[in-house]
Amino acid sequence: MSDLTVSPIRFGRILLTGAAGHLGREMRPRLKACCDRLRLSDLEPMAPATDGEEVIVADLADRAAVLALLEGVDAVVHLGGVSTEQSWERIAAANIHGAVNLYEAARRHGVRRIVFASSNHVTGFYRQDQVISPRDPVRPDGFYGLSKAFGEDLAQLYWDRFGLETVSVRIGSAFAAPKDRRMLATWMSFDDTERLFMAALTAPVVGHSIVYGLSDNATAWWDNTPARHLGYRPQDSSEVFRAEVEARQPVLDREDPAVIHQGGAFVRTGPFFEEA
Ligand SMILES: NC(=O)c1ccc[n+]([C@@H]2O[C@H](COP(=O)([O-])OP(=O)(O)OC[C@H]3O[C@@H](n4cnc5c(N)ncnc54)[C@H](O)[C@@H]3O)[C@@H](O)[C@H]2O)c1
Ligand SMILES: O=C(O)[C@H]1O[C@@H](O)[C@H](O)[C@@H](O)[C@@H]1O
Repeated sequence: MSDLTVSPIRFGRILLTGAAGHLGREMRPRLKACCDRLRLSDLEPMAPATDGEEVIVADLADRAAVLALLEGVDAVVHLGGVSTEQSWERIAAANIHGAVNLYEAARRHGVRRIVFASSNHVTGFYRQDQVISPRDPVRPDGFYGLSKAFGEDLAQLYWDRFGLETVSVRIGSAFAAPKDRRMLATWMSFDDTERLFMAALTAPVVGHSIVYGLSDNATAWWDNTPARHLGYRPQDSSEVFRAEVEARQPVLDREDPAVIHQGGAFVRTGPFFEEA
């Protein structure tokens, strides 16, 4: 765990959605260290609440449940939702209707700020020989990326109309280690993820800011200059994994759309629909 967990900055109640998920389980103890009460929510069961925690099972698609979930919350780290290319119906329920339910409940309860787990798949159809910034137009690589682009537009609407602040974090690949050559560029360590979430929660003025979530990797496709005001300074780099990753994947098929585009295999996955 990084030094940031002993930051003197403290919150009242933070809501962490997607708490049963891969990143939610990693972030749970780290967020716990910076707030008085941490409310954890997911569709799936979570580890029982410890001191200072509240655990609430809720479906983001259930408007009434989400309205109750946001009561008494100061800030949200919104990780909940479908996190891969799945059927349009599943994506729409969690990432479209669920996002609207979350933002509307947050507005009604006077929540100040949301850190939204967006995704690099919002711009997955840019090529790997392009360096882009959060100001470039979106180019989603599937329904999943499209749903995250919707989430970002929703955040912009709730900032413009209601003054509810959001930092949309277009997370690259937040895993313990990069799994393939692509992730040498997209990887973000868990410690850097914590640093970025803390920067997003504590920067004094954010409006609706968009930032890419990556470590200080030698190879990078994303220029975060427009998000410098957040003060995020990654400390880790995928470079330490390069030799091992390249040895595991020595040959790349440069005709493969997944090798050409930033979104990797997502650019040729789906579209999926539920059977009638
Ligand atoms: N891990 C990454 O590299 C990465 C990269 C880009 C974006 N993200 C985003 O970050 C977030 C967390 O990612 P993760 O890797 O932990 O994904 P994950 O799939 O492990 O976790 C997502 C959680 O959301 C929950 N969820 C799904 N539908 C729900 C619903 N209708 N109501 C309530 N909860 C629901 C799931 O049960 C799951 O526990 C996701 O929003 C994902 O899109 C992650
Ligand atoms: O692009 C990536 O590596 C990651 O993108 C995220 O949006 C997905 O949730 C995750 O499953 C992918 O591994």
